[in-house]
Amino acid sequence: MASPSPLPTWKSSLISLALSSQILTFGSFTLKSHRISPYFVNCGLFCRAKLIRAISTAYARELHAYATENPTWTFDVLFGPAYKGIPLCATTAEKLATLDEDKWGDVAYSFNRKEVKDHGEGGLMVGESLKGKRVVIIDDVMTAGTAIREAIEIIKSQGGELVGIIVAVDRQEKIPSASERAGRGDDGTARGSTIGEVRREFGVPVLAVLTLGDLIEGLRGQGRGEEVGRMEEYYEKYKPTE
Ligand SMILES: O=P(O)(O)OC[C@H]1O[C@H](OP(=O)(O)OP(=O)(O)O)[C@H](O)[C@@H]1O
Ligand SMILES: O=C(O)c1cc(=O)[nH]c(=O)[nH]1
Repeated sequence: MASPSPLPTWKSSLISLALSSQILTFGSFTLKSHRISPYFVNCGLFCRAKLIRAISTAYARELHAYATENPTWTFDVLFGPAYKGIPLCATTAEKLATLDEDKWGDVAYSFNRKEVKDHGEGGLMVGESLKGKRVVIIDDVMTAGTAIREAIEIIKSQGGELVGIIVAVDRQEKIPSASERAGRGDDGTARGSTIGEVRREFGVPVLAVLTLGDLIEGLRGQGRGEEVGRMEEYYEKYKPTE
């Protein structure tokens, strides 16, 4: 993979934090898409005060920067799909208010349950209603885009309008082929990226705090040549055409 421009210090620091807390790990992992990956990003482990502060600050900064560059773009609700999106939407909403209270002080958050609750207040959703609201999805990782598509369906079913997506890591993989979806593995054909496809299909910005390219660059800077080699091999197998 070609080296992107030099990594900003805040990205190198975030990658170091992810490594030291085993959020970024190496081995053999079966993904939601059934692809077998030599690396894994477990955002469930941003579970200490300084870690959740670091990642929520990074999401908030990216959203704020995009909104500043695109002044007509704004949103009402951060929607965090269950499960890993749940702490992310709550903590990032708080960081947005800290960054600019006038602009973001009324941003709300919301998340779904994986199983519909049948007592008490009942239902699928927790937090702000999505009806008639401009909604940004905040999630951990995008690989084949299945989780994001499920989240988009929930927003639609709740009467919300999707206006953007942000993830912590874009794994820069190609969209799954029909044979992969049918459980027969990748057919090796050239295809576009998941993130590009989602952007095109839904016509919204798709932001990522870090990409696979950033992870590789950060690891290279730390002399982790062996891991970089395995990640590049995996990238060659699933790299998108664009
Ligand atoms: O782009 P995709 O190929 O869909 O894969 C990525 C998603 O899959 C996992 O979520 P999962 O649905 O397992 O939920 P979790 O938050 O409960 O771990 C992971 O946390 C990502 O959100
Ligand atoms: O594709 C996935 O399922 C996936 C990849 C990854 O790096 N982290 C994660 O939580 N899920």
